[in-house]
Amino acid sequence: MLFKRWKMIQPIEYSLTTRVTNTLVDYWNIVLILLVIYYCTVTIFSRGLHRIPGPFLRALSPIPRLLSVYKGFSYEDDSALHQRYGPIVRLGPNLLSVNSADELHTIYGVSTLFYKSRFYSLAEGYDETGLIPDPFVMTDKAMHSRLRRGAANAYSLNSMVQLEAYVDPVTERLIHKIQKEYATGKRIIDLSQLVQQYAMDAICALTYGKDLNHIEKGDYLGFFKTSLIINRYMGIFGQIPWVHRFLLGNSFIAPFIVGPESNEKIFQLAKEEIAADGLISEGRDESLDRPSTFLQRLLLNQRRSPTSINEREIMAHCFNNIAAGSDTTAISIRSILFNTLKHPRVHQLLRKEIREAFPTSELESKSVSFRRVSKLPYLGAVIMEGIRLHPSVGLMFARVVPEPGATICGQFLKPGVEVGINPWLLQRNSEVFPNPDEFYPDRWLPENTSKERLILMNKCWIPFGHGAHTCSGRWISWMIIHKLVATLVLLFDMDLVDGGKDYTFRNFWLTPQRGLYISLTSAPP
Ligand code: HEM
Repeated sequence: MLFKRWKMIQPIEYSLTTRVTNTLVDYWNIVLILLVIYYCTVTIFSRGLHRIPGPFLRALSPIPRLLSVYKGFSYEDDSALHQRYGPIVRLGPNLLSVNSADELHTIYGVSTLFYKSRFYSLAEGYDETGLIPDPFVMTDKAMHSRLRRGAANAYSLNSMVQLEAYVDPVTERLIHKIQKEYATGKRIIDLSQLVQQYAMDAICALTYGKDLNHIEKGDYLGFFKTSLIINRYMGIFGQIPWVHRFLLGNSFIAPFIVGPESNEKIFQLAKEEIAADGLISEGRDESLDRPSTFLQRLLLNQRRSPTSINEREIMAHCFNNIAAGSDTTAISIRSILFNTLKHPRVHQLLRKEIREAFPTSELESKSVSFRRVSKLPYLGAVIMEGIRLHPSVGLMFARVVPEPGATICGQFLKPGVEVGINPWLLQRNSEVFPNPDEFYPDRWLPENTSKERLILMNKCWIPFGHGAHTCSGRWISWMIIHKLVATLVLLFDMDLVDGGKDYTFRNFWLTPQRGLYISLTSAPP
């Protein structure tokens, strides 16, 4: 009976399928148009984002945003979009840019539940045990807090006194190299490379107590080359993060993109130092004579509270210092030096302040102390302004709206929407910084700006991020930047070659510059 019925139905169903297929084939063009209309409607109206202003094409596809980043000047496009559309703009189908200090707390506040977007998954690293613990990419709030707590004292301002001792020999090495080149008649120096080598060696030295001497050997491990590739990769493919698993996220493909593993050498350094640090296992304490490296400080934390941090986390923190700290610090130093040399009045005032504070006759070493330079007001203003005009990170710090949604710039955003603030926009917001494109350090001095405005300016100065994920290493870079800028201005008479015409940069995730050529007109013997 059943069999008979099936026999009867089958020809009917068969003919129905055939007819539908034939109709689709005959009217393929109409079908295509309907599919496109469906895609556009769903994309434009997804999560109610059709209410957010922005160019039509940006709402349709991530491609226009990807092309803008690919060109390397996306901050200019974003800035023009904000000027046209206001403080909140739709940059992609599910990506909003905000240019308002009022929303900093909502998006990044320690107590809010916004979490990092898939963009950050491009920075994830894996080893044989699995995901390497890195607070930068961590979305699990409890794990993130644990990681930060476990290393908080090593990153604190108080620690800088100890860590500084490891930076001094690196500074001396750099000065010695410049002097040596000057003595042999070389008057033009590419500071862009030297500054990067310096930042890398300084951070390596304070982390492990040893460095890889990039100042003398150059990029012999290919680390800088790799970081340029990763920077560009993160910027471009971070706009379509789902492709990551087919590229760098794929262990088979990755070596073809970044080449052989140069990070291995840095992990090796950590292993050697952990093994060699007998002093710590013998019960050395913070109060003892020798300064602690960053690594020693973490090992000490572990000894005191074994469950607070494990060896894998210690290794990861140390490696993260190198990965997160060297390029970013170098970018800031380049901008500060370039802008200072480009503005003779600023250069003169800065030189006067530093040279009066450190008469050469009293100089014991070639490196100035952080405690003393951090008290120089004009140097502080020049550093703030150099970093304001050229923050190291060039894209927004993207976050995802959590349940049950949030109101930003007067618009209710549903959970899952990606939103963020780009320091390149907020730090050039003309309502906060009059003549925002001008390098004018004096604006940071209390005698030139009201207290209220200074508070607002400081709030909008976000090169190190804001809130729960604020840069852990900000004091480390603060110390390195102060020491190097002051030492160079103190010891050398410098000028930009051809007014700095070769100085350029591209804006991907980071904004590394090249072509910072300086001519030396005098150098100490
Ligand atoms: C001028 C130099 C530096 C700049 C401009 C900078 C900038 C930033 C920014 C913007 C973030 C947050 C990104 C986000 O919220 O999406 C960040 C996070 C981080 N930075 Fe830095 N950084 C600098 C130097 C350093 C140094 C020297 C170190 C280590 C020695 C370091 C270690 C870290 C770590 C570990 C994080 C992750 C923090 C977290 O998510 O909890 N950074 N940095």
